[in-house]
Amino acid sequence: MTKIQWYPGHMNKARNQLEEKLNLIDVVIEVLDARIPSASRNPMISELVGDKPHLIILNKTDLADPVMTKLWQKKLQGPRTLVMAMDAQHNTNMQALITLIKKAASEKVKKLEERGASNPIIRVCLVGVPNCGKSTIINRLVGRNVTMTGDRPGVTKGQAWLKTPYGIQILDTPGILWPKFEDQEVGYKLAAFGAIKDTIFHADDVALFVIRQLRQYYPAYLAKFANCTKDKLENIGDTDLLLAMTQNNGMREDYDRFSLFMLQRLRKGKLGRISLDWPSANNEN
Ligand SMILES: Nc1nc2c(ncn2[C@@H]2O[C@H](COP(=O)(O)OP(=O)(O)OP(=O)(O)O)[C@@H](O)[C@H]2O)c(=O)[nH]1
Repeated sequence: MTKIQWYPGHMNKARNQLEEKLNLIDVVIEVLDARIPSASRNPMISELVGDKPHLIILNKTDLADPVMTKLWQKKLQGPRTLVMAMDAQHNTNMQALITLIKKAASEKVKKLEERGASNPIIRVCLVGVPNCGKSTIINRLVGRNVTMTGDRPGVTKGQAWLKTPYGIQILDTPGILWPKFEDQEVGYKLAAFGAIKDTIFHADDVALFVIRQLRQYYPAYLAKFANCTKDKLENIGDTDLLLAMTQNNGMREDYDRFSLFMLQRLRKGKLGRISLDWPSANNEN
């Protein structure tokens, strides 16, 4: 398998900018892709957040395995960390999100009110890997499209304070990603769900990774997508299966093209509600 190496300069810059602005922020909102909550976490996030109130959003729950999402919700909850699951695309749970932001900031708000401030502004920032839904959530909170959204990594590039009607202001930051993937599996999971640009990985490598994962955890979904029986699935190797699916879909031997097609279907939830990270016994927080 080829190694996915990714080192875009603006990601590093984003991390430094965030570090600089952190003292202006009351609540750090970390957006995770609910299908890969572990792979979509930045390993430096706990360090960055320090003892600031921290809110984790498991986003894209409409596409994730609901059982896994429940387990992750429980797992990520901590003394200073609130967790909520949402589907920003379809605008669910926005009121709950506002309530939770206010709850996370309540200590600071109380202090300011004791000093005489009325309705103090709560300042938040959203962080997360590309394509996890930050702009979509920001747009929902602000109530209009203030940032570009698109199903392609790295769309958010600027930085500004955005006002909402709820007494909350948002710092729009670009997604932060690992400067370098130490763990190849993390890279493949991010590539599978669109956090890494399609042009910097080999689609067939990622498709084969996905086939292996589905074979192990979601064999029925794989059999359905491959249009074959579970028995047949057990007797065919991964590469042969990829080739057979390519041919069955009229793409002859163009398995690169088919691989991209398969990844697009996976990302849209057309293979089923699939999560590829399992909460381990270790504390992820
Ligand atoms: N199905 C589904 N799609 C979502 C959800 N949230 C966002 N999306 C879609 O995911 C894609 C990426 O969303 P963005 O809001 O642009 O993600 P981002 O994190 O701001 O991306 P960058 O700008 O690349 O950092 C868009 O096509 C959104 O419509 C969700 O909860 N469910």
